[in-house]
Amino acid sequence: MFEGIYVAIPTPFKNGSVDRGALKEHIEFLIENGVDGIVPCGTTGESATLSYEEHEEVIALTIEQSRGRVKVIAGTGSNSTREAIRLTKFAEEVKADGALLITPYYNKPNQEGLYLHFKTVAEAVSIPIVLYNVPGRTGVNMFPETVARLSEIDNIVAIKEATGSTNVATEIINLCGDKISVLSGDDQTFFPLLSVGAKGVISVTANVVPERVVEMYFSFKNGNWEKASEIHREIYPLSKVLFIDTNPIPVKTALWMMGRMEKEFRLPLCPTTPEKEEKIRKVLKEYGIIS
Ligand SMILES: O=C(O)C1=N[C@H](C(=O)O)C[C@H](O)C1
Repeated sequence: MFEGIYVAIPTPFKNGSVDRGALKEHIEFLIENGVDGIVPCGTTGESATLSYEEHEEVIALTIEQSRGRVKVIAGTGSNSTREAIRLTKFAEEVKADGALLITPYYNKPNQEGLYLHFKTVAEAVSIPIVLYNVPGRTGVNMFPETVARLSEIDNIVAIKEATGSTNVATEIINLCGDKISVLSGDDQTFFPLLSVGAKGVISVTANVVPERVVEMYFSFKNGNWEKASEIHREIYPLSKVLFIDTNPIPVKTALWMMGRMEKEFRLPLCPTTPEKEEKIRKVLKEYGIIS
């Protein structure tokens, strides 16, 4: 049910608060450029440092601004099952199309704990759930066999796969078939994962060049693989520079250079170094995104 280009959006801040105007304008920009959905309050949305109130504010505002034109998958994960249920229930109440739930971080559950965590959340709601496996951030890896067990639960419909491995994606697809859609959790692996059967991406790069990511996906879907591969290689250096520092620092810096939002972060995230900022500027200039 979730296919295509979903954009993990940063949360714009101004003087310490959520910049509602910049958030609305950024959502409009993405919708105008043909994306299929928006993902507020993911890692990119600095969900780790949003208060409960802000978390709810950003999700509700994204849904309100999208007005049914694109799908909204709200980040509602936590390393506490109770807290994840609370956030996911809120997303369901305000009619998000789906909820993105990261594997619990820091407390490092085993495979049975991961299974029980997602099963317990899924059974407490009826909203479609997207699992999120990103061992590089969480310190815990959910195995394809655990994903296969979870795919038997009706409202677990997709996984954002961010191990960066086509083998892992292939194993999940082989084990789960149509019960779950694999979405690439990383721009650089999007094209390779499409080739093994992934259905879309939760993208950071699409914040900056939504139309190119959309075109790459449609070229692939329409069987023009050469064109898709060409666009993949074209946007690769941009995707790379957007991870030159911890996400979302570079993408927020790029969007600031494009005049879309302030370059404001919540500690412990902070601005990148002047050298890295220059590299981001150089790449944006090379793409003709800024002059
Ligand atoms: O916010 C997200 O969702 C994403 N976060 C990832 C990360 O920072 O690890 C990157 C991904 O493409 C989207």
